[in-house]
Amino acid sequence: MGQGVLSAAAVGPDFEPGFSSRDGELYCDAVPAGHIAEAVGTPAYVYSAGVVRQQYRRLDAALGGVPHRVHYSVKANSNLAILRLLQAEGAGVDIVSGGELYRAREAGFAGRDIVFSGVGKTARELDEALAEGVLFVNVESEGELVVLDEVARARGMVAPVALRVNPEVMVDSPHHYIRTGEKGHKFGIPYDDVRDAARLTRSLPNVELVGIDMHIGSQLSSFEPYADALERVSALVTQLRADDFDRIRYLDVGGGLGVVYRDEPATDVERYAEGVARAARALDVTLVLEPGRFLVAEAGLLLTKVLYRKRSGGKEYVITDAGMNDLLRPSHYEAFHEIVATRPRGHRVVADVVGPVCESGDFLARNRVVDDARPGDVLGIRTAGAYGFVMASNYNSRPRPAEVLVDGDRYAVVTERERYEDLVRQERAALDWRTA
Ligand SMILES: Cc1ncc(COP(=O)(O)O)c(C=O)c1O
Ligand SMILES: N[C@@H](CCCC[NH3+])C(=O)O
Repeated sequence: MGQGVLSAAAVGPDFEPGFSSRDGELYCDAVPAGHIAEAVGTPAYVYSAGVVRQQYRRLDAALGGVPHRVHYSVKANSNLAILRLLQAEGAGVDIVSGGELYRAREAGFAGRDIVFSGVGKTARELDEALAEGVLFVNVESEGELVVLDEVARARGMVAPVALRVNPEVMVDSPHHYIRTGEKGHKFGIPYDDVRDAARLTRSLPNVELVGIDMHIGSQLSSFEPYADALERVSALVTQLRADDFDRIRYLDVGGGLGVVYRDEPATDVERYAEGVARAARALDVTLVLEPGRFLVAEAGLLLTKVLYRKRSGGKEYVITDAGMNDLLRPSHYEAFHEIVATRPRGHRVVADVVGPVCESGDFLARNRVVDDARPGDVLGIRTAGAYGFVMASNYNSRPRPAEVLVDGDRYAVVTERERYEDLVRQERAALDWRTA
């Protein structure tokens, strides 16, 4: 790691990767979380490299019996250090924008290790992806097929395409914002229209149908929605082959594997792997996965300092220096994130844990039994490795937090905390007035 590595008190080699409590103190791997808060400041995201590796290896091993590729979904946590770590493990990536393509390239991913998803890709983004030589583009509409064909023609190449199917099944994600495979959703091509879209590829000389794709939702806690979707998508592949689409060789089943935030059942990785592998084997295709949350959520913790305590209307408030701009999930999805003290006081209270942002919807937890933390105490918001920092904003002109990677008994700042100057860097004081 070299540059940027700060030294921490090592506590010996016998630790498990991840977050654990020892001697009244919260650790990430072998590094006390409180030490990181003091050295780096708060709010700060902390990631355990070991947990990311463990999750990746577990999933990859479970799929051992079938030709497969695990393409990490960059949107979940796009930090270059996380991307490099997964690249070193042998992962590919699933990207949804030119910006994510840029990150993937910076992290060292080759074009063939990239699949390009997303419902609204621009011609420029498609061109950048083709220039990079991506494995395939997950196309979500006939309009996109036409644009991709034009872009590929201008480049003198044939674009490899997977059609993203909306299998139109019932999805059990905890919030409707993160379901994507039900009838009427904006994502994918409606099930009954996929054969027409496939036929269209025939009349477009610069695209070739090489795969079928689905992504039905996020934070799924059972295999049933996958099973329903796989059945429908498999029937479609069989039908398309009967229609003479004989170059279909990839089945991309998207992401969606859930993690435990509170009391959800943990993903049964073996059951999932067996189910998707069976579908791939029956179709004689290479299986492609796009897990995001599963690989990184549990590896992350958001450290935040308690600023104040107060009571209002009989309610107890713990006011922290992290808010909805740092971690949006609680206010956006009413998502539950466990909150632990890095050095618990032992006594607990029922409180709302809220941030400094000028919105009543700025909360990290409501009516929660939490440590009776006092100003200056440091709390950790658990399971914050996915859709945490990536959804952070500068609302209220708040600089975005630092990110720290822990690996065993050492840690490194992988993203510097933003500074006030960063907030106005793109803004112009001297205005360059133009007229139409
Ligand atoms: C196309 C696509 N693939 C993969 C993912 C990753 O999902 P998850 O983080 O639930 O694994 C998403 C996000 O839901 C997505 O939109
Ligand atoms: N941002 C969502 C997941 C969205 C998945 C993107 N397709 C979350 O935090 O749960």
